[in-house]
Amino acid sequence: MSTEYSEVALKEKLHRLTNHPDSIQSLSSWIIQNSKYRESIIRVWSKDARKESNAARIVNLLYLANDVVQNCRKVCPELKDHFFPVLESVIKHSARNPPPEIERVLPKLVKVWREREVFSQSQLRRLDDALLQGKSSAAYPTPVSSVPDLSKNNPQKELLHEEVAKNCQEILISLQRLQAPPSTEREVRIQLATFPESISCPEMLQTIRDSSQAKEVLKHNEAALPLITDYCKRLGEEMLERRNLQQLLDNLMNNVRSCVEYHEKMLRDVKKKEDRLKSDLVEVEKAFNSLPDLNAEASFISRSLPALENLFDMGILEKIAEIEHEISRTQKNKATEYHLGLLKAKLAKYRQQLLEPSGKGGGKGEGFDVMKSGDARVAMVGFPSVGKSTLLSSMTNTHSEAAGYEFTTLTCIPGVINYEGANIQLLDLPGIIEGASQGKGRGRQVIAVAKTADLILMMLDAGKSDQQRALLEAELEAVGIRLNKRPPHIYVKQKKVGGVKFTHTVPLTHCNEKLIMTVLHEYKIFNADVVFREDCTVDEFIDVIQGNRVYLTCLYVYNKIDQISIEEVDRLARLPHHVVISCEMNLNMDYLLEKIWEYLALVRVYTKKPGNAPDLGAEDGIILRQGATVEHCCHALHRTLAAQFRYAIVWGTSTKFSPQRVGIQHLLHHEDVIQIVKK
Ligand SMILES: Nc1nc2c(ncn2[C@@H]2O[C@H](COP(=O)(O)OP(=O)(O)OP(=O)(O)O)[C@@H](O)[C@H]2O)c(=O)[nH]1
Ligand SMILES: [Mg+2]
Repeated sequence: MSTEYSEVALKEKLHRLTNHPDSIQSLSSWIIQNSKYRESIIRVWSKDARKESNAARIVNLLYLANDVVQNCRKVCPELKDHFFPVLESVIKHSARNPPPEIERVLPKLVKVWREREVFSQSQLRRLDDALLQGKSSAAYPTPVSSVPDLSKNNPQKELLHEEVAKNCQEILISLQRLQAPPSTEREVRIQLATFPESISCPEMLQTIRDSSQAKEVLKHNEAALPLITDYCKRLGEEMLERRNLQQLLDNLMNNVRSCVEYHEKMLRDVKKKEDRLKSDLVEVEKAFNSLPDLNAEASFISRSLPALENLFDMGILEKIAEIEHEISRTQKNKATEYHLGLLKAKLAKYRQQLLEPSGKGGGKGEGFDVMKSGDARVAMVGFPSVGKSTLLSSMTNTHSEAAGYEFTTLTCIPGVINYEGANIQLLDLPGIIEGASQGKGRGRQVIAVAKTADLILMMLDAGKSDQQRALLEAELEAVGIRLNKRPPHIYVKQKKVGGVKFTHTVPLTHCNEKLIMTVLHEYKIFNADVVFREDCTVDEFIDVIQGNRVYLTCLYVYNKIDQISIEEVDRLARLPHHVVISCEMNLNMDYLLEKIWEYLALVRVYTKKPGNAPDLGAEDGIILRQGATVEHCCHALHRTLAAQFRYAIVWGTSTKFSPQRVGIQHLLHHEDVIQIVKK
């Protein structure tokens, strides 16, 4: 196969091509070798393929092309792209009324090209279309899509555009069908011309003189009949297609006309609007120009307006900020301690003012006035999105919306935990932000609810910095909540006369008489007895004078430990008052419950009737607070019982002996059994 390339040589080879793989492969490699003549090669191949009427030979030519496009990648990859358009058109051509051999081969080839990624996706789509189009246009004439009923009053733009596009598509298909119509088939016409005149001219029949002449004419007629029948049939089909094309063109014209009308109408509308706007603008300008010149008529307008702070007394926040700033920049030493004490007292006073309900805005806030119920109340306080609602939903039967964005919860949502026979109310609150103590967000309402709780669960995100805890603590501190502290042992009794009497029962290292006096004067207290029973700081003293501090136990609950390292979990878990959990992975939740119970320090006391054994079931007994006495127990049982009380007999750890007779002030312990004897 080392012949020099020439069109004649190629034609020769194509003529000798068989369906044997060797024949196809050797010609294919010869074509690839001569790929520099690709234009000529493709022209010859396509001409051959188009004019070929033998299905088996068309298949051979297609197989040859297949071999070329698959194997030309290394030597001349462009060859495949040059082959593509002719391949597409031959496929389109062959797919019309294909004999069974070609019908089998075409989809197979396209499938192989798709699997081996011979052609790009878009090229493959075009080949798919070519296959489909061939099929759809197999039946003359091309089906005409119906003309949509587009009434002129309500033309729909999208529908019109779609129709026009569809029309164009159909016209293209029809034109393709008419590309090589039977009426232009030269060979057939030449062949028809070679038939004797007698076959097309009935008058010639009259010239027949004998049977031999008649037989001659009949012979010619019989020879011409199949060709003429077939040609007439095809011409008829072509005529139908042409009529169809005419119909399609009419539809297109109508649709395009509707489109134009629609756009003209739109243009008229827009122009009308523009005119209206222009006239409005003129009116506005006229009105504007006729406005009086206020600068000229009222000279007072040019005077500067009063400052906002002079209009409203918004001083408290500013004063607080000012004092905080001053405290922070004052050095702590002997010389400044009185000044600092004074500043701290002032700060406490202003903060108090800020928290006092002020007319309209002082209400509790809608959604926050949840009834206190059960034996104890636990409030969850924390920054947004730390998992408070998730915890409520997992620990109680109440569902609280939880989501990955901040401020999902906007009101107070109560749930109940049943543990050790006690009903513990758990409150889910909105997340608070820095500045909550000054009313930012829903801070004030949240803090107001938190103050009513017996235990605070400070929810923190284990994945965030330790600073979050300090920030939250500062917010709660600022509103008078003291966490995990007990009230200072300071006695202050205001009097009417007699001046200030200051004593202390322990040596004081943080305060002295002068400092105490300064603070008292700031509060305008000039007559009082003050006794320090422990070595307290001036802040603690101010707390006592303010008298409205709330001392609450607090558990720092670090959630989302599934997101941090085990070392970090270990570090957090070891710190005092800390519990680490993961609500989502349900980690350590039982321990949290135990801790809540421990921190609430509830006392469960079983009652016993004389002569009967006590009921010690899970639901029996009464729940009291830590430090509850027999009197509290009486009140819990019946409101008249304390008045009728004579004595009680107690079994348990609160007494020296078991049982022991005790008075009404006796302190009860957890799991004591009590029998009350009435008068
Ligand atoms: N990885 C992890 N994600 C959690 C855990 N607990 C809660 N979350 C996710 O944290 C997101 C916030 O949870 P919420 O329960 O809505 O938080 P919230 O504190 O109630 O938030 P606010 O109502 O906006 O104050 C949600 O997408 C939870 O799925 C946990 O243990 N681990
Ligand atoms: Mg929430």
